[in-house]
Amino acid sequence: MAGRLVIRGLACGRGGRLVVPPLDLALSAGEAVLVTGENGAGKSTLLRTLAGLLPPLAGGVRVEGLPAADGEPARSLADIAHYIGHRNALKGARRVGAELAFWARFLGGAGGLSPEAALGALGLPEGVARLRCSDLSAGQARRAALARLLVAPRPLWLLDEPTNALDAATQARFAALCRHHLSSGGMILAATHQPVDLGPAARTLVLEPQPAGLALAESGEDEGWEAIG
Ligand SMILES: Nc1ncnc2c1ncn2[C@@H]1O[C@H](COP(=O)(O)OP(=O)(O)OP(=O)(O)O)[C@@H](O)[C@H]1O
Repeated sequence: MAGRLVIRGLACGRGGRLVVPPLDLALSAGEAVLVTGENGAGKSTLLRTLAGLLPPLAGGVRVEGLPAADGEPARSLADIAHYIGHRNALKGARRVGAELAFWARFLGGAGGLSPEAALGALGLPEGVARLRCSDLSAGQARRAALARLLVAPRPLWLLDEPTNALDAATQARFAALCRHHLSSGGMILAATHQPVDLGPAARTLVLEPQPAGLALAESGEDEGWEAIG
């Protein structure tokens, strides 16, 4: 994988209020950014905006030199990103293996691991694939959600508190998977309160909470930037 993600003047809001003031950030193949900041600083808001779940207040993102799952040049983050939010997005009534197979089909692309292999990479024994998602422990469910990253290869991982509920050994295992993703040319933007060792290619972005009622100054320089989503 090669390519670049360029975020320019991206401002994010919640409930009509500015939460993340205009932000410039470039991420090249093999690089990671750890987004930190106190509770309420806007980490989830930034990731949800990048994932296309919230409309940006201003600015945008350009994807350069990356193919979408169908091999065509990617035009938006939706073509190249995985998003793992606070919630695991696992259908309770479905078996874990079937759920991961669904995500592999839904996200498309070739070259992903089988559900069993992906679960194994997160340290879950083979039998877990046959359990219903609703029967998993909190840490098992988080691992199953993270296994999505491996069944459908995508260059950009947007991760919101990915190691929540994981035991120490699994946190280290997941950090190693992240470093492998980066060394294969992937990119990671991860919000976290816990230290995650993503290696030397990781930078830190600290978000500061914004005062309530802050307005966004107009820049009028958004031409040529792709809409997010
Ligand atoms: N649905 C919502 N409607 C209105 N405001 C919201 C909503 N969700 C979050 N906010 C506000 O947006 C701001 C940023 O919240 P966000 O969840 O992005 O912070 P965070 O940095 O991820 O916090 P944490 O570390 O607690 O997960 C907070 O002030 C919060 O109150």
